[in-house]
Amino acid sequence: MTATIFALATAPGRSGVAVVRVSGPDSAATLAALTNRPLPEPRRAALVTLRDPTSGDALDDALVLRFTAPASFTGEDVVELHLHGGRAVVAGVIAALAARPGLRLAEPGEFTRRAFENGKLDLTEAEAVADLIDAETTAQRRQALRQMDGALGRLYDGWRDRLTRALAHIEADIDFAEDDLPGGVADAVRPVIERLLGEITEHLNDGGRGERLREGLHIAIVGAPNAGKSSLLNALARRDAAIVSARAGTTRDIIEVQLDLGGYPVVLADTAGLREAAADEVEEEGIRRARDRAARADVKVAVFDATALPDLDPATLALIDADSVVVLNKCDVATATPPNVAGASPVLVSARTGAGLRDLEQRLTAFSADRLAVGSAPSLTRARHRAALDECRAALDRALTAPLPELAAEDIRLASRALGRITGRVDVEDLLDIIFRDFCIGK
Ligand SMILES: Nc1nc2c(ncn2[C@@H]2O[C@H](COP(=O)(O)OP(=O)(O)OP(=O)(O)O)[C@@H](O)[C@H]2O)c(=O)[nH]1
Ligand SMILES: [K+]
Ligand SMILES: [Mg+2]
Repeated sequence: MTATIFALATAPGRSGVAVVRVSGPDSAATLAALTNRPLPEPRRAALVTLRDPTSGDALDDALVLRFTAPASFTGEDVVELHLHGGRAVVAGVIAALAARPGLRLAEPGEFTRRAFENGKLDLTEAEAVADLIDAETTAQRRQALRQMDGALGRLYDGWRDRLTRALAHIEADIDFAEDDLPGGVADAVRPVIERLLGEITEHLNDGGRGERLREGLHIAIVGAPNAGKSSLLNALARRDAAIVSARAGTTRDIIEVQLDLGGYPVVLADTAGLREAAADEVEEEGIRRARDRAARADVKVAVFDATALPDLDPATLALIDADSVVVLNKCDVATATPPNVAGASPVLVSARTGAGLRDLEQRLTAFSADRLAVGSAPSLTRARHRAALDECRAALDRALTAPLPELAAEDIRLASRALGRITGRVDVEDLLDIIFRDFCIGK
């Protein structure tokens, strides 16, 4: 029999309200035992005294709610205990629940996993629950809500339906053809597969925006020692994240801060100043990491010291490309400024006074919007989706050139399975542990 599970659904620690969720066949009986009175009506909040069923000790005056299967988040009988969020209250209720036979603490993501297993959510929707909980910016929240609403799952299910119909067509041909079958995929099915291939390819060629929106755009600050990179990071983060000093070669490790630029999540990295003659092997390693981060960043902020003009650090100049924003720092003390650097018009800033920071933030926000904004069509959000779509596309490519209709049919079946794995319609047992492991307990 299915175990009844329970967990604190809200963040641990002191809080105004803490919610403990119970799901499974013993939920209602457990509520009755804790309240020692008739069950409240489903979906109607009731204020009750909760007592430890064994000792009779009062645990809390709590607001309780119950849901009956299948009309609940998990699809099972569910009870929610809205407690006063004191540590002793929560600990007392958890202990009372743990003492009941048949009840156990939920594993990470187990509530959502049960919702999936009971058909309340497809896998993309379950993943979106995790994304919504992790969402830190407006754009992330929007994407997660849309996926949770089923937009991505519907797209893949729609594609799968088309493949099922194409398959039926081919199978009918195989069954009913007199003696000489035309070779390969039937003429009527070919355009269907070609159109679908086009749509999948377009969906995949989105520059990874859905995945990046989950993870954040990576921006690296690069430049010569003492150009003011760390000062700039601190100014953009509005806190003292990195050490600033007049000594060249201060920063060695990569220092990361998270920013919200116009609703887009950004991971901004400060790096060691680039120079030939590093003071020691530690700085040398720092410079290696700086170059590595610059190469992997989505966007580079190339910082030059405006007081050193007309000299422009050649190592920094060499890193500037189309994905770079050129910054001239220390404009509070600099006198001359060039109209452009490496073909780009620089943003003049002073990390010290804050002058020009708004301009720089606007440039970076524009980059973020360009790389992360998702259009009206839903975007894939995980490498898992991409891998399955690649597999689907390869199978459809094979189907188009298959020498026999039977082989084309088999490839279409494989393509359809690949799509079905994304939403969890087919053989995903092995995937579930991996997907739900990323959840926290209580979700
Ligand atoms: N006047 C002026 N000084 C600045 C400005 N930004 C940084 N500085 C000074 O420049 C020096 C170097 O600043 P950092 O932020 O440590 O420079 P960095 O590029 O991180 O240096 P490394 O980590 O050594 O590569 C410090 O003395 C800062 O106070 C600015 O906008 N105006
Ligand atoms: K420095
Ligand atoms: Mg620094």
